[in-house]
Amino acid sequence: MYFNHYILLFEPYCIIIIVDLIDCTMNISDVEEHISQKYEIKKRLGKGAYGIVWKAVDRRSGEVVAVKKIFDAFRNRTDAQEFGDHPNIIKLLNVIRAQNDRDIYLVFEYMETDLHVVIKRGTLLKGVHLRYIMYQILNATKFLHSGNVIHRDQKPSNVLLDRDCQVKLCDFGLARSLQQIDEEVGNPALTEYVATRWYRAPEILLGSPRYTKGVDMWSVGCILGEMLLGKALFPGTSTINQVERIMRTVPQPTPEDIRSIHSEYGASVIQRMLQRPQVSLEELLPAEVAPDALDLLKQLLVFNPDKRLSAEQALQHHYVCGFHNPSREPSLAYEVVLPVDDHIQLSVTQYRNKLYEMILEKRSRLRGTQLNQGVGARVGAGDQVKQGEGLGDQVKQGEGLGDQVKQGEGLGDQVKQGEGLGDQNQRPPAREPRPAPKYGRKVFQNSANVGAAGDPRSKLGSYSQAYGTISKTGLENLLRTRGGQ
Ligand SMILES: Nc1ncnc2c1ncn2[C@@H]1O[C@H](COP(=O)(O)OP(=O)(O)OP(=O)(O)O)[C@@H](O)[C@H]1O
Repeated sequence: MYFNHYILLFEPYCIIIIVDLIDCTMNISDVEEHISQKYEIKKRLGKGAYGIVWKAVDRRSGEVVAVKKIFDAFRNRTDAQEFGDHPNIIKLLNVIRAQNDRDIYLVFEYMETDLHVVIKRGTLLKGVHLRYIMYQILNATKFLHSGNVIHRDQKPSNVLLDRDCQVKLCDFGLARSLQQIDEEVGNPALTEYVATRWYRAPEILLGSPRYTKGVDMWSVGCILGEMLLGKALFPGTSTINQVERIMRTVPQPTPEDIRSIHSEYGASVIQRMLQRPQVSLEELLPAEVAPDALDLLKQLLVFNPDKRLSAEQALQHHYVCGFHNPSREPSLAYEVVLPVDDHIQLSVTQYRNKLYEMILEKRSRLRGTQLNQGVGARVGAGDQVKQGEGLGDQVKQGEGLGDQVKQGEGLGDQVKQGEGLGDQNQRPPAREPRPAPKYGRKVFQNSANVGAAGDPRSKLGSYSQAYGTISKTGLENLLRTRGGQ
């Protein structure tokens, strides 16, 4: 009896353990032998829309790394773009192709946790941490924007953190240069890109063809709001609900603001939404939020993308002034463009070969870079950050706010204690699949994107959800059915 009871008592746990073991075995077996020969896989950290991430140890150097396997990398955009070296941007250490010629493994420096996990814990972040984290996000964003690159998917789970509150921005899966975005206009499957809904700028939700750096500044505002509130500021349940939540809270746009986003149907949607009761940011946030935090938030969460603070301007805001130091805020000295020329028509095989060439080239360059320890050689101003005292040093030197971050108030041990990155419970809804990248328009026509992005005609309510942008017909239907609500 006792034995039975024992089994019964532990049965659920046994099942969980068995399931975990199966899961673990399956996941580890996803790593091929040529990878596990180089990297000892420790545990799975999590799974994103296009791949799995493991914590691993480089068998040769002993360095702890994050190995990300991207499935069907040639169909889905990879994270392998290189943006130069910056202390707040995750470093790509290696790129290895899979034996099946379709997947690739990206090896990144390892970070202990991410901002989503830390916010969820609720008690870890003090005011000074928020300022320091915000400063670093802005610093990384300024760097990307200076090279005309838009990240397009900034959200707390893409802000990796360590115990010293050091930030590294990751997941550049959607990053594009402005030049490339210009070329994409006219290809709706690419233009109506998807990023996690809660952090998406209103102009994107409203189908604007205009992409500006303001898209990232909106997401950065949402991240700040989430840190201040302890949960997502605009947790929209659908694209339309997302717009509703935003319009309920941000100051009413002027007709000129609405015109500025060039959304065909934005004006009518917004007019209807403005009739609803307003809830200001002050009302949404706890009363104890610092006035300068609120002020920065209000200058980021502005409807008109041209009126949002730029990253460079935001770095001068009072909220982050304790950390601001222009000599440690490098810019890219060149414009980033993906190395595959879009105008050259390549077959799939040619494209793959080209990508392999790039990977091999990158590998040898990375090896050279590691040998020289000269990371950031291409970046110019980045060198100053590397050679001088990093931001962390400033924090260590007991300079005002930074001092508090160090004095036992860091995320420290709490980050260690099983606060694994893999915990994806209560994450924002997974990003809808990304549209396939533009390898060369003639090779992959629009129809090729449908499979990757889901059926664009699939509807949730009256709205097309496939690309996270309100469809015109869906909208017209809604306006008709809702009448004057
Ligand atoms: N360099 C890294 N070091 C440690 N953990 C990482 C690293 N890169 C990613 N992770 C973690 O691995 C998990 C999966 O990351 P991934 O970027 O694939 O997906 P995601 O950002 O959660 O979702 P999506 O890619 O769909 O937006 C996340 O928990 C993330 O924090």
